[in-house]
Amino acid sequence: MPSTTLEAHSPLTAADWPAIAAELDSIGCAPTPQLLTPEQCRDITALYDRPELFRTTVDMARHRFGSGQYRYFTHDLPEVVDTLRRALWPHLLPIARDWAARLNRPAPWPDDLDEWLEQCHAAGQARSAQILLRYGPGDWNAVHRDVFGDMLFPLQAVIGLDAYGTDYTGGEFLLVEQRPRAQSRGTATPLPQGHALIFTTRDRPVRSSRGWSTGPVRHGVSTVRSGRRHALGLVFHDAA
Ligand SMILES: O=C(O)CCC(=O)C(=O)O
Ligand SMILES: [Fe+2]
Repeated sequence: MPSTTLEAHSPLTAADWPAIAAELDSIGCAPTPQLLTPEQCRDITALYDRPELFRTTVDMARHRFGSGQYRYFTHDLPEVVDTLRRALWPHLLPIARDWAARLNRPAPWPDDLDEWLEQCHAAGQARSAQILLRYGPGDWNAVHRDVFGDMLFPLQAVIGLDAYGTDYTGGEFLLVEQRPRAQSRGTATPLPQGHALIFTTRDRPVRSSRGWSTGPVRHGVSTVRSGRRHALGLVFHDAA
């Protein structure tokens, strides 16, 4: 797929990042413009059936993570996956740094993604955390956080690979945000095919009477009612 680099790159460069950052601030997740054609989405879905590309397969029911299956890619990522991840990094980095400043936290992330990943590896988080997920009717993903240790990048992306309402029904992406001394807030988002949805990995800054406090966030997927749903999950730290 030699043209993927350009196609994946330019919509991200042209995206309205201040608007995405504002939506992350108000809701905790925000979609990018379309990055992949339906055909490219199908090509990525087809990777699922090439076991040599993956280090581990997780049966979600067995671990009580929900129902369905996902596979962790090896570090030798397919070009399109690697390209998307690298293309997102420089756009997510300023948002992460801004959040860290608001929360008075360190912002240990260098400009160079490889340098950051080397730091993760040195700290014992050395395994690929990039996943391809497959859900069938009745499958779902329990609300969780993709935190694998102290090395954490606070934003991640999921790319919808099927058409909501056509290829599958149900299966909305879920965000649940705990509020201080109040009940949690839920947000359901159908993933648009070929778009990335950017969301908060662990917590995000929320305005409080004393300035900024942290809003703990979890994500998951509601029950798929019919059809098959695939998604590509991109995380910016590695797993333990
Ligand atoms: O299938 C989804 O939309 C969410 C998958 C997920 O948990 C992730 O990408 O981290
Ligand atoms: Fe996740």
